[in-house]
Amino acid sequence: MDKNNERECNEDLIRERRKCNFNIEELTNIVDGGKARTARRREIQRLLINDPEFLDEIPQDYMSHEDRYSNELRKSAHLMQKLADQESGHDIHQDIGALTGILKDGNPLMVHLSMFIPAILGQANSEQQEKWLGRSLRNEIIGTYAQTELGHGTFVRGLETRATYDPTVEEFVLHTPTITATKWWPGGLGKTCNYCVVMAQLYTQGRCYGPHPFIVQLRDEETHRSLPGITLGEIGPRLGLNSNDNGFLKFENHRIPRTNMLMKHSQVLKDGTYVKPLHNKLSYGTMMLVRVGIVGACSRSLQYAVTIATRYSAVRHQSEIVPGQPEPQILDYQTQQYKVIPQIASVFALIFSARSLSKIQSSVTAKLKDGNTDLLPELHSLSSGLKALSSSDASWGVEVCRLACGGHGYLASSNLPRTYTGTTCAITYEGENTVLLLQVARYLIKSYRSIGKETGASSVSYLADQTSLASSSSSFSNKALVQAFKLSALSLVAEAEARLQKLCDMGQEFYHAWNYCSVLLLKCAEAHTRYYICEKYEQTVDSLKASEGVKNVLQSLCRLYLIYHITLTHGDFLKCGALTPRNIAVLEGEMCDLLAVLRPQAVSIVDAFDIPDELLGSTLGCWDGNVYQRLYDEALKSPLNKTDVPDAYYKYLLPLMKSSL
Ligand SMILES: CCCCCCCCCC/C=C\CCCCCCCCCC(=O)SCCNC(=O)CCNC(=O)[C@H](O)C(C)(C)COP(=O)(O)OP(=O)(O)OC[C@H]1O[C@@H](n2cnc3c(N)ncnc32)[C@H](O)[C@@H]1OP(=O)(O)O
Ligand SMILES: Cc1cc2nc3c(=O)[nH]c(=O)nc-3n(C[C@H](O)[C@H](O)[C@H](O)COP(=O)(O)OP(=O)(O)OC[C@H]3O[C@@H](n4cnc5c(N)ncnc54)[C@H](O)[C@@H]3O)c2cc1C
Repeated sequence: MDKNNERECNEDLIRERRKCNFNIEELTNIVDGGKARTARRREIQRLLINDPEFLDEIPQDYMSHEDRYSNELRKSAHLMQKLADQESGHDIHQDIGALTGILKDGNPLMVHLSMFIPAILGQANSEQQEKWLGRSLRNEIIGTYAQTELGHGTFVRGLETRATYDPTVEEFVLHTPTITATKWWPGGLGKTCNYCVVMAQLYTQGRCYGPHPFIVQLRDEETHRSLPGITLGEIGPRLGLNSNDNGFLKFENHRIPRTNMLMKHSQVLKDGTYVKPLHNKLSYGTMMLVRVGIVGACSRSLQYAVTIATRYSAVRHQSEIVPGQPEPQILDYQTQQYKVIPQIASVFALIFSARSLSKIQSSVTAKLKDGNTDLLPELHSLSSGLKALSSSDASWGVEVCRLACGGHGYLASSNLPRTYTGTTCAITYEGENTVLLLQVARYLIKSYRSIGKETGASSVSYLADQTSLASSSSSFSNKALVQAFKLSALSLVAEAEARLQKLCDMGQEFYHAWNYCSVLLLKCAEAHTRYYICEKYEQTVDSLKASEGVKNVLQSLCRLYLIYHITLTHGDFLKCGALTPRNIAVLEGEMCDLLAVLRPQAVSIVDAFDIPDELLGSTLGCWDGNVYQRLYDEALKSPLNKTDVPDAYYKYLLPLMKSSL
């Protein structure tokens, strides 16, 4: 679609775009992380969208379960081949964001890329990397990450799969002792992978040392048949991601060489001696890495949904604001603005915190190379909190966008249902959100109790700052609002700690007291993580070197985000005295003003996300706004429309209708 050709465009969208008061390209560069990254993303996307191999013969929703898998595998394999063929040597992990939308409903190689390769990088020693990394990067072997079992997903220490070392032949014996020990869920495990990283309880010299990673060949490299001692299959249809062939796996005393235990952090020597790691959670490193990646992935899902909802809201007319006047664009309703525009603001919040988290991750990884694990707990807490809030915010945001599109948002062709199912899974996988937030709370309480001791952990240093905020002011800068988030988090942590202590003083065991306070602890973790997001948002926008137009837009979005979240949890701000009821009322009024300020820019801001129509895949969200014709054309693709009278009529309806005669 030629974006300069207004003649092909819906008139409302033309008018919206004429209101733009900032440089769209500049904002696109900020979203991508710089001009060079924008250019690179566009180059990759051009390469993909001009390739007919990525087209589906029929819409995916009309395909059988098997065809859907096969079609996505075809496209995934083509994608890997294509990127490997590029002379510039694209790094698929760096460029993963550019690929969003090209593969639909998950893809069978997703966990190979996002977990199997990272597990080899993070858990294998240099000889092991020599053996498996190149092969997996070249896709000569395809793997997954098999940790979760039928009986245990969250509680990794409770895994039942055993890897028992046999020093006589220097092998591990992998065994699934019970039905609940069956590996269950790993993406690509069902039919695609021939290797996997298995997390199993390590037994050596008669002792259990807890879950450790092992690399295991599952299928013959020539025939792709599953190897003796291994039972494999797919677990059946899911809410979404149905081309991902999530699988099950059982071992029957299956033997692997000792050297298949991934030994970067801990080792089992030939005689069976266990050598422990620098930190006993280093074997959880793959999960932590992916949690960081999920924050960025969630921001991309939300960009897709909000682009669709915003453009549609500009094109759609309904009802009346002024009696007797023409039907307004639904984006003119304040309630519609309240649905859509905070989601735009949320996209930037997630982008900026994902970047900040990535930086922290890089510096922790660098320190780990020197044997320093001091900041691992902080990274675990931050990555857990941000994975949890980004996935729940994005899932809720996508659902709000779907609701904002009324009935048409319920149609598969809007691409909102699939965007939702492809986002909400992140609430559960890679650590269920409640569980991860309780890990954050554990870190907060521990940090609060160690105030005064130097830990070097900057994200919790505020817990030592007991100075309260003057709450009488009626005008709050963004910085002051961020301070209010800080006070709210701090006071929730203090309250939870006091409650825990009181219960313990009354004679309760700590773990019972913990469970008894866990709703409050969850709130602490959410407030702490929200404060982190708000602080990064404010700091990033404040320090941004940008033109006035772009800066103004981002400042308004940041302020909207701060106020929106204050109003959602205003009780916490009132309770701790960070804000008064009067302050909240003033902020609520200001939020409506901000919606009005941002409303004329909304279409241009989502245009800056720069998502090509071919990847957006939505009848409602296309650049040209030609919504109704697209909806009609898509409807005609329904197989039921192949005939005027379907066979089922003669089989079932006709007999029913005639039975009473
Ligand atoms: C070229 C390659 C480049 C590489 C780039 C890769 C980029 C990847 C990008 C990806 C992008 C997008 C991804 C989108 C697709 C993703 C697809 C993913 C599919 C889903 C896969 C899965 O779901 S895999 C399975 C995941 N499972 C889980 O997450 C299980 C959750 N449970 C746990 O993590 C743990 O059980 C627990 C943390 C909840 C508890 O653990 P445990 O019982 O062992 O803990 P304890 O109670 O004994 O102790 C708690 C103490 O341990 C500390 N702790 C816990 N975890 C860690 C950690 N990871 N690091 C550091 N410390 C940790 C915790 O703080 C406690 O400490 P103390 O309080 O001091 O005791
Ligand atoms: C789409 C998808 C893809 C997946 N891909 C993979 C994969 O590739 N590899 C892999 O190994 N796994 C994978 N998984 C599994 C996933 O990691 C687990 O489902 C996830 O970790 C949650 O574990 P669970 O299913 O055991 O939930 P449960 O832990 O049984 O959770 C059920 C409920 O119990 C609560 N709960 C559990 N423990 C606690 C606690 N300590 N405190 C308070 N509440 C608690 C939870 O909050 C939740 O409400 C995938 C899952 C999905 C949905």
